[in-house]
Amino acid sequence: MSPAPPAAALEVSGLSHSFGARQALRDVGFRIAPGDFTALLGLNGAGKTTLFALVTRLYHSRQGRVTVFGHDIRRQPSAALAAMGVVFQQSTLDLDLTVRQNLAYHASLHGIAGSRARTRIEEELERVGLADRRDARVRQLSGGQRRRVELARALVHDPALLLLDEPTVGLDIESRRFLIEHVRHLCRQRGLAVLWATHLIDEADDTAKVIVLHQGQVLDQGPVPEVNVRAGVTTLRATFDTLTGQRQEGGGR
Ligand SMILES: Nc1ncnc2c1ncn2[C@@H]1O[C@H](COP(=O)(O)OP(=O)(O)OP(=O)(O)O)[C@@H](O)[C@H]1O
Repeated sequence: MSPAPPAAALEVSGLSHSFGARQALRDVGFRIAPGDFTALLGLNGAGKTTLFALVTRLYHSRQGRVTVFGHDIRRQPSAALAAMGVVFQQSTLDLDLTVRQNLAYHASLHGIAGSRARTRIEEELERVGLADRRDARVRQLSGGQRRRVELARALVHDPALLLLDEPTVGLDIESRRFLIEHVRHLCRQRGLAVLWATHLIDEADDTAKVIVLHQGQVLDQGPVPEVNVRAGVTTLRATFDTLTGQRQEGGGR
């Protein structure tokens, strides 16, 4: 008999959410395995941020289920939240605190203090190339550096699942490339599971998995080559356009 499959890093099933009469998510389901890099692709208003709010327990889901490494977000929120790191679309750094203070505050919320906190903070700042800016106030950093601080902060408690909502918005090409390559590297090296929400289709290459979310519904999901075959086209952009009924206008997205 083969052993039971390991728990998914993130499993979402039957998830729906409405704001009054507006249905933002409809019966959304997917599974992310440890080590997977999964791009959640959707245009503005697709429901990406709403999905993040439900998975991170900012909103309560009335319909559906979310589990993180087998922990139900409703029944075992502490265990589920301890296993995830999040980079929200809007920065939540305190601009008047130093880089290190921002990370230390986050570490203490996760019960990490003293020398353990100092070590973890130093390790993560080293990893994103910002150890020499540890005592700078966040206000003094560029947009790209702030994003890197947010990434380091999200990983300081060593989660095995990382969620990022439109992490490259507003960044220049170099900062964007750094962020994508760094996160992809963490998937390969640490087995980190990643859900990367974006409207930029080129942020998912052929080795990624994708979830195409449109008007609150998952239109298709899986490894990029497989969703392309199902859509009957050869590129992810063409797949996205075919599924969502968008006209191809080149560039832009
Ligand atoms: N607080 C809210 N009250 C009412 N409607 C909302 C609220 N938040 C989101 N919506 C609506 O829910 C739908 C999904 O929005 P959501 O922000 O989740 O999409 P998104 O894919 O994250 O888009 P964007 O990339 O623009 O942030 C949209 O129709 C939006 O107008």
